[in-house]
Amino acid sequence: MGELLPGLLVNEIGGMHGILHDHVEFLKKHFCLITIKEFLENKKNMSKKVQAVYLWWHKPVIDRDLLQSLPNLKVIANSGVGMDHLDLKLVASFGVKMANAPCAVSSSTADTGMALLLASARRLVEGYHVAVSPSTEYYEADFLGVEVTGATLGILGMGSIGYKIALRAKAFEMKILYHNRTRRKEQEEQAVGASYCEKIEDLLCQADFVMVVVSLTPQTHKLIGKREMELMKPTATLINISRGAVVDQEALVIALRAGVIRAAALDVTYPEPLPRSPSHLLLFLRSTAGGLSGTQPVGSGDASPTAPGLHVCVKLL
Ligand SMILES: O=CC(=O)O
Repeated sequence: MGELLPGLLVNEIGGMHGILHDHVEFLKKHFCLITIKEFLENKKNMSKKVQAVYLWWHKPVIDRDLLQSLPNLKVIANSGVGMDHLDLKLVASFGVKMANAPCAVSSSTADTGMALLLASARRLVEGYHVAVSPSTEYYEADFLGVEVTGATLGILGMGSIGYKIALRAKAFEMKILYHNRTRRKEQEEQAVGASYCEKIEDLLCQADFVMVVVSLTPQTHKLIGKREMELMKPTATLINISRGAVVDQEALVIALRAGVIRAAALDVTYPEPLPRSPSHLLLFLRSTAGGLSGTQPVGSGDASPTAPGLHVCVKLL
């Protein structure tokens, strides 16, 4: 029976990079599921069957070779919202349609943004590492953090995730500014108490927390660079929950080291995940900020636990 259904190419079923079993049950009612392994082992028989591809965590990788080997492909469905990992022009040139799931992760991403904001403000990750460190020498350190109540949050990108962040921030009694390509309706602004900044610069220089939520496009690539960080308050925290490449990472490292801004809390980096090398600049900052690795890179003179740094760096998989 499954053989008569249209073929759906998936990365794998279960496992680290495989689609969840709940999704499999649903998909099996409508498609004959073909894993990339089965496809590659039996390309000749499988290629004509595949009419759709289901992307889970950006996999399988869509390139010219794959598209050429799927003559009956009609649609590629991305299980997330961002499609920056795809060459949309290439896909369209094969007459294949693209679909994504715009609001599927809005609430969880907004929660992650707030979690990073709060963790950085209250220095939770540093405090945790100090608390579990066998060395007690940091216990005297100042872990006061900064106050969130009454602070100004600047949201860059007021789509569905940005708006959900505003809803959450309102409950924390924050003052909310936002910048977006198109201004939200007055009622929507009023519902969350958000004020529109036509210019990004106006938002950057007023915000105590800058939350980056824009999608990655050629226009937003390195949107936040040296100039933008210099516009921010020295007490401000940068939070990035969009894509790593929206923030110029080299400029960020320099800004953090020089105290141009207070801290950064990142859900996204490039590359991702970061190489597990203590010499990587972002990990260096993390080690100076909280003693995560417990060792300082040779020659570092700024090993204060209160040094501005990367307060939180997580990649949620
Ligand atoms: O990052 C998450 C998504 O693009 O859905």
